[in-house]
Formats: sequence, C-alpha cells, structure tokens
Amino acid sequence: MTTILRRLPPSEATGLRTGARHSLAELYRPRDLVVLGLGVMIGAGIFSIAGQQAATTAGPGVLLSFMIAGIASLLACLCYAELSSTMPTSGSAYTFTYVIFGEVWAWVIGWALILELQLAAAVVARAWGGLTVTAISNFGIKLPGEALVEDLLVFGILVLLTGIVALGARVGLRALWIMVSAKLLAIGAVIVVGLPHIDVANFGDFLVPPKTLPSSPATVLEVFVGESQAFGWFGIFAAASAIAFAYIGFDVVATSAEETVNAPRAVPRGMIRSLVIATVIYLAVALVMVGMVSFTKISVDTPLSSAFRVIGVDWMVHVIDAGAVLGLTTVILVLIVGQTRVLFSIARDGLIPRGLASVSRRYHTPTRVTLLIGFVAIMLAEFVPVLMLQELVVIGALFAFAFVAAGVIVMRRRMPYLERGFQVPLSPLLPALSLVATLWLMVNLRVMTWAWFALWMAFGLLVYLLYGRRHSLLARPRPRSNLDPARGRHRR
Ligand SMILES: NC(=[NH2+])NCCC[C@H](N)C(=O)O
Repeated sequence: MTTILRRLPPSEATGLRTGARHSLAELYRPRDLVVLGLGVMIGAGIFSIAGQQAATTAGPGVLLSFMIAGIASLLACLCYAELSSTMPTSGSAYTFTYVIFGEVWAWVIGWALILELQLAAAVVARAWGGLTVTAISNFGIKLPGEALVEDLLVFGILVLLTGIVALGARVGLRALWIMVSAKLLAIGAVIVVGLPHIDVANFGDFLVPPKTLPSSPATVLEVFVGESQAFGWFGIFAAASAIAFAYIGFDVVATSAEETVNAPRAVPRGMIRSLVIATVIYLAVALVMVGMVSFTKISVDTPLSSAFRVIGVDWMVHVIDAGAVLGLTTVILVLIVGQTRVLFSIARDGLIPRGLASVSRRYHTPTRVTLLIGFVAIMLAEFVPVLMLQELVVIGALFAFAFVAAGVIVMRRRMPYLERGFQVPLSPLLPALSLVATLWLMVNLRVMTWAWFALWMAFGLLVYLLYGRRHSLLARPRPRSNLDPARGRHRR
C-alpha cells in the first residue's frame, strides 16, 4: 500500500532527478499561451455541437447552457491555474496528482488524460475529414469516392501535424499563430454579418416547453430520474454537459508550463485569458445563431451554415467552412502537443518505458513519443468509429478536473508554504464548487460512457501493477548527485 501511494516531492515535479536529456527548452511567451488555448478550445464545440444542442435539446436556451458550462470551466480553470503556478510541469494534472495524492492516483489521472487527448486527436481528425469534404463539395466540386478521399485526408492531416510537432515547437508555433488568426477572422465574420439579422422573435420561446422523449434513459442522471427529457430547464442543463466539450482545452495549456518563460505567472494568465476570450466568442456566436433563425430551422449536420442559408447569406457558408477546417486543424495540432507532453512526463517518471522520454538532440522535442502518438491517432481515426466515442473525451477531462479541484484544497492544507504564482480566490469555496460542478457535468454523461471509461481504467490499473509500480523512479534508491537543481532545466 505504501508503495502505490508514494508521493513525488514538489521540488521534483519538473523532473529534476532526470537530468537535461529529459528536459524541454523554454519557448513560450504569455501571448503564445493564449494562442495555444484558443487553438485547442475553439473547434467542433462551437462549429457544430452548439447548433446541434440548440436544435435538439435546449432551443434558444442554449445561451444559458453556454453560460453554465462556461462557469463550470472557469472554476476548473482557476484550480488548474493555481496548481500549475506551483508546479509548472508538462505533466499537468498527472503530476499535480502525483505530488498531492500519490503514485497510483497519478497513474489513474495520467491514464485518463491519455484517453482524453489521444482519443480527442482522433475524433477531431475524423470530424475534420468530414468538414473538409463538405467544404469542397460546397464549392460545387464533385468528388469521386468521397469515403476514400475522406480517409486519405484524415491520414494526410495526421501525418502532417505529427511531423510538425516532431520537428520542433517553433515550427508548430508559427503555423499555429497563422491558423488561429484566420479562424478568429472567420468567427468575427459570423458575428459581424449575423448581428444585424437577429430577430428578437426568435428568442420568443426562450424556455421551450419540456418534452419527454420516447427513448429510454441514457445518462446517469436520466436513469435516476427515470425518463429522458429535452428542452425546458432539464434540456438546458443536459446541453451544458455536451457543450462542456467546447471549453475543454484550457487544461492542455497547463502541459506547456515547463516550456514557458516565467511559468508561475504566465501560465495562469494565459489559461484564464484564453478561456475568457473563448467564452465571449462562444456566447456571441450562439447569440447570433439562435437569434437569426428559429431553432427549429437549424440543421443538425451543418448548424451554422444552415442558419446563414436560411437568411439568404449564402457566401458565409464558405467563410464558415474555412474557419471550421482551420479551426479543427489547430485543435488537432495542440492536442498532439499536449499528449506528447503528458506521455513524456509519465515516461520520465518511469511509469512507462523511460526511453519514450528522451528528447531529440537535433529537434529538442520528445520525438519518439510524438511518432508513437501520431501512429496511434491514425489507427484510431481510420479503423475505429471514433465519432461515437466523443463523450469519452469529456469524461476523461472531467475526471482530471475533479482531482485538480480536490487537489487545490488538499495542497493548501498540506503544503501551505509552497510558493503560488496564482491563488484561487475564496478557497476552499471555489475549488469545492468546481468539484460539485464537475461531478454534475459527469452525471449528465451516458451510462455507456461510464462503462467504457471504467473498462479503460481497469485495464490501466493492470498496466500499473504489472509495470509502473516496479519501474517507477521512486522505486529506486535516490542518486545523490542528480539532485543538483541546475541540471533539470535548461534555457535556449
Ligand atoms: N482537451 C481536449 N480533449 N480537447 C478537445 C478539444 C475540443 C475543442 N474544445 C472543440 O470544441 O473542438
């Protein structure tokens, strides 16, 4: 029992024991973090899920769903901000948990993060493929063998993005700045062109009367209530859980802490700023969408485009297509980066083979782990119906959010002396609220999602018991010479 609960000393959170061969160079400035955050957050959530939820579950009340999910995310974000300001490590929630709750919990969180990020990369790549094919056909170009073209496109984008990540953060960063700017322009156009077309009458039934659905209960909450409902307050809250997908991503910013200049101050700021900007953008887009047309006219497949078609501004379809294709590209890019950083940290601690944590001398990136992640993403996207597994991404993220919120409370009591670049205001109230909000979002996920997640976690525990427990760096006697703090980080 003592071995599996052994804790990483906070001073070693950034891998001080492992030497320079396993450390990353500092590269990001505060504004890069905002771009990173917007890069990974703004994607399928606003381009498609928002409209789907308005049409099927929340009506114009989707605006409230966005606010609810936004508040829950902001609470979680504050907790992430505090912990990453104390432990600026690329392991994010995994490393925080290692320091606060001990090894086996860290592994559990690491395993959940692997699921979240790896699956998300594949899910978003698949969605990207679909969008790109639609964008091409919207230009009136008829593709022969659409399914095959889509498969090839998905393969191509994953190879390209994995290559960019492997070649070095600088290449990726430049590409990211350009693409994020372009997607913000497209979204700006949606808001500016859409605003004058808002008709207050479309908000008429802001609270659409609730409807009991004939389908059997699917979410954990519905099983408790005994039926499924759409619209009304129930629908608004249910939609908020689906919309949480749009906000996740600020947590990925935390994985860049080890590569950020002056991380204890810059990371919290970057994370909070990008989330606030994303929230404002989301609310504006949602407002325009449900304000332009009645929610009953929004199509589930191409919600934003359909709204502009209804009001007769057809050229906006191409702008939205371009924004969505670029938007999802940056989501995949940053997800791959985040996943490499998490796996790199786990490998550095010895819980998976340490060879995966070696940093290429030439490119200064963890190349091996990057190629592995790219390969797995391609396999998943090509051979598994990943679009149906979207909720698993959300449960993985929320699971980590819960531990991070609890971690803030525990850490304040147990290590009050640690330096904190950022502190959650009103602790322990806000972290406790974050925990409650996260659990609430989690019970709104499907029972099936929970079952798959449990299976994945059980498998993970097995891996830990058979491998990680024995190979953990903490299982070895401490080599004195490696404790020189100057060896851990290097600047470039
Ligand atoms: N950390 C994650 N799993 N992020 C997935 C990001 C999804 C992104 N928020 C979107 O709307 O497309």
